[in-house]
Amino acid sequence: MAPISVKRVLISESVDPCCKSVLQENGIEVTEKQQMTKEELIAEIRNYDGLIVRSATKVTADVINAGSSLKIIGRAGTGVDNVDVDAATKRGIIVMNTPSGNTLSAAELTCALVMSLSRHIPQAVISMKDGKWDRKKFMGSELYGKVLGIVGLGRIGKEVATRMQSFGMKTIGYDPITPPEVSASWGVEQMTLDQLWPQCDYITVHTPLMASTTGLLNDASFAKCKKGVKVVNCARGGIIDEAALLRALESGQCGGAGLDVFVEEPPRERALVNHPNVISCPHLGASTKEAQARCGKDIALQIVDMATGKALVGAVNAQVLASTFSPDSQQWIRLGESMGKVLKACSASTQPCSQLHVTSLGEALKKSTGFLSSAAVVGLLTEAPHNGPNLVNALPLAKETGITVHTDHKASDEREACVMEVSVNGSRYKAVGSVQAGVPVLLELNGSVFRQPVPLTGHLLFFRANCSTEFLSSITGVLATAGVELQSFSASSSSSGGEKWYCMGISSLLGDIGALKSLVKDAAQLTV
Ligand SMILES: NC(=O)C1=CN([C@@H]2O[C@H](COP(=O)(O)OP(=O)(O)OC[C@H]3O[C@@H](n4cnc5c(N)ncnc54)[C@H](O)[C@@H]3O)[C@@H](O)[C@H]2O)C=CC1
Ligand SMILES: O=C(O)C(=O)COP(=O)(O)O
Repeated sequence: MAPISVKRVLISESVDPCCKSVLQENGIEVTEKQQMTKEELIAEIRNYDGLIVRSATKVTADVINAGSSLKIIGRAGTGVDNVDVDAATKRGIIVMNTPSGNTLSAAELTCALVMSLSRHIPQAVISMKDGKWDRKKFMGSELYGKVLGIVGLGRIGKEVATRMQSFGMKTIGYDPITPPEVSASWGVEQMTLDQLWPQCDYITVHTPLMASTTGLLNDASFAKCKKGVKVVNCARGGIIDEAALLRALESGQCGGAGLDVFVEEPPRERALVNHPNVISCPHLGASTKEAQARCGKDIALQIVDMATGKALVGAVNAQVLASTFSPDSQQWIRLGESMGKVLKACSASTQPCSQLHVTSLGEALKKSTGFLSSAAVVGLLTEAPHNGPNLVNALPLAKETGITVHTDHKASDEREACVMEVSVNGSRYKAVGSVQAGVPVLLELNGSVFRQPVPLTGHLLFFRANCSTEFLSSITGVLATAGVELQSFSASSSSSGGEKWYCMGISSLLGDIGALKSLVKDAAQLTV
């Protein structure tokens, strides 16, 4: 992966001081500004390459679009629902989190809420502080032998399961991705939600907040539960529908709720918090010294690794970059971008690109097809009226521009020979290239094979013409008049009709290519 320059980072929430230290030790300037209003953040963000947040900063599209230099949004924690990831991707900004730093703390708080619900500990504490000694009111029930339903069997769900099993709870669960045999290996039997609801004495949710998990526990699901079921939400407000929960608490269908998170934080609507059977915390799942130290350090190290091109860890929206770490991937990325630019320049006089087909050939490129096609899109869109196409936003930008991208991989005829083919609008415009001795080269253009591979570097002039010596002297004349030096010259073998494609390396781009267009066909110049 190429280094991504990150010089100034804004930390907008209380993040462990080790985060700032690690960034500063690596030459990154850090500013900490907490509790900014949205307007203040929008005004401030333009000065930074990086932003580090926890859950309270709402990184909306407005904020992202105001970050004209922004390259990285780092979430010192797990959930990225407070970041508009789609808006960041469109702008080519990497979003990363530290998904395992606070797992244990969130799991421990969940277990503490389950235990508190079973023995009414918070209510008993308040009553003691009130000077009472009420032993009858707080009769509890054992967790031993009870059924805990865990919805979302990822990192936190798993840690909750193994901890609550030590109390003798039976753990059942549901997760659309974690295979049942995997969860069975840590003691959780999976089943459908409809099978799960009626069996549970306690239910805890551990999914991200997404459209498909919003209101996962609602009026209909509460109705399927055992009367008096107790629920815990230490994941995100809204996974348990708050209005449905209040109705279930009031009817007794729900016997108690442990809530660490709310749809609005802090919640202005206090009915749930004030309900006698609700125990709640102000989003404390990750608030331990250990979790904060891990998340703060992890996000800083991840940003440093990204900035130095060493590794890309924790990115939630830049999957294509993950496969760009092989030593020569940078040259292949340059090749893809250059071929995109060549095809764009050579097809400029015809219809705009609506279809791009990228094929990689050769075993060593098998895992590179994804980033090669993104690189070709970057080359194709570089002059487009977009903010810096890059490997992160290439495919969304292609979609937005009306370009359909197809990719495939073929085994190469010659062992070891790796080649990339890019064609635009069917195979009307097609380039074939490779990397030779570390240099991206063009081998073929629109069916004409170059006699020598053309190094794709510097300023290049492409055109098509019939083979004759006079036109070459006319062209060198045009270049000389414009004060442009001819630095290299390549010709393809003749195609049908005796025409050849030519590529000249030139010292600078011509101010006006009009004179050349009257001498040759498809004259195009570009810088790669
Ligand atoms: N209260 C707090 O301070 C904290 C809250 N969290 C929240 O906890 C959530 C879970 O964290 P992790 O376990 O680390 O994430 P994870 O990504 O390891 O696990 C989430 C699991 O949810 C599953 N899932 C997705 N859709 C589902 C659905 N419709 N039904 C059931 N399962 C579904 C996924 O397949 C995945 O296995 C985070 O997204 C975050 O919002 C995380 C840390 C601290
Ligand atoms: O990591 C998460 O998803 C959390 O919810 C923790 O949020 P926080 O970093 O404590 O604001």
